[in-house]
Amino acid sequence: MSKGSVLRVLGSMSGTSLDGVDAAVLETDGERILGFGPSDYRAYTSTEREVIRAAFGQWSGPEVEAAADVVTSAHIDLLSQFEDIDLIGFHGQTLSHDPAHHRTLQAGSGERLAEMLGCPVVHDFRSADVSAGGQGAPLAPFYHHACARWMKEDKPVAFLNLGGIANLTWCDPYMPDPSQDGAILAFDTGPANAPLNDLMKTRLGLAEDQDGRLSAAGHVDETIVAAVLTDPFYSDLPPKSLDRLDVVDLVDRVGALSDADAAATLCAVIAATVAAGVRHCPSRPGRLFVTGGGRHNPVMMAMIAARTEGAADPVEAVGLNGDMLEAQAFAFLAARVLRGLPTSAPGSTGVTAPICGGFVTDPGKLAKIAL
Ligand SMILES: Nc1ncnc2c1ncn2[C@@H]1O[C@H](COP(=O)(O)OP(=O)(O)OP(=O)(O)O)[C@@H](O)[C@H]1O
Ligand SMILES: CC(=O)N[C@H]1[C@@H]2OC[C@@H](O2)[C@@H](O)[C@@H]1O[C@H](C)C(=O)O
Repeated sequence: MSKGSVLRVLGSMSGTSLDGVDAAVLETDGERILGFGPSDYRAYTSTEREVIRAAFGQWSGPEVEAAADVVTSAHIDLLSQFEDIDLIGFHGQTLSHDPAHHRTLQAGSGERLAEMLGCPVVHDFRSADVSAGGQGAPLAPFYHHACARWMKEDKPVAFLNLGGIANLTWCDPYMPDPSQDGAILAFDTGPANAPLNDLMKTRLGLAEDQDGRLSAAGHVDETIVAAVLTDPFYSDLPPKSLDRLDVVDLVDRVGALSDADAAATLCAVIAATVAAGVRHCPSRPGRLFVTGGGRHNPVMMAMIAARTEGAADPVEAVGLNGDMLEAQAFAFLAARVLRGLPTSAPGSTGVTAPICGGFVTDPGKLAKIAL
């Protein structure tokens, strides 16, 4: 792909909260956002969800293979609905993440997708970064930087993703290249919805604390919040990233509390760890734009605003789609991979030098998009 060519890229993301697959079209040259296209979502069935969940924390074997099949099939279902696509960016589903041992596993077959959909697919975005000593996550920050430039922000801003895990990107839109030193600082701040969903599931058999209704009725146990914050992860300087399994024990920390108090306390833990993350930023971000499902939880949003002593606005406030931002991010990164541009840098994953991650599987169509 030559500099300046605009592609219609379909990005897809299957996130840690295991609700389903998001897919969105982005028009991009890998440096700029040039247009937004259609998007769609396919929920996992409860059976599919359990097959994937059974493989969490594993690296190989029959459960991993079964999970990969479910992930690939769900993506084929969803992605085959889109038309006029030049390229697909396929994140897959993270099953295990252990950057300290240079390994991370995103289940799903980019090769099968390319073959079934007859379209070039970029996949396995994280392995090259962890092999080179990076955290392999978060990877959306380069797209957050492009969003800040698209928004024509003139001061550093921050993006907070409240998915299963929370990640924060501080970025300076004045610097044109996201891989430049000082353009970005990004890292996982700690838990987001994952422990709250686990609490709702084990205590009440529900998928989530819808609209924060249970949390709103509870009281925060500040002793527990303070105790969680003593975990060195929160004071450690970035870069840092988390595995889904790193936050499961938080449900035990609130085990003695009533349902409502436990939910409220978990929301406060999320907000306090986000606030600890904001304190790691090079400068106080002018604005904090929130993406991911947690922005729909008014209790979580209010606690974040209170504990960061600032405003936390959903990204919709600036015309972005907070349900599809991660899918768009992997569309953006796929275009960067085709151009050989970096997808991570010391400021985003701690990798020693900017690196282009991701593999391209081409069923014979790439020649058509002016490489
Ligand atoms: N109306 C709502 N009220 C409360 N919580 C909500 C609401 N809508 C979504 N959520 C929360 O958001 C979660 C989904 O968020 P999202 O889709 O951003 O996660 P993900 O992409 O799977 O995660 P990650 O970014 O960690 O990979 C749900 O599991 C739920 O906990
Ligand atoms: C290893 C992995 O899949 N990490 C996810 C997870 O979900 C949120 C947070 O933890 C983030 O680090 C990352 O996802 C987003 C899309 C990212 O890479 O930017």
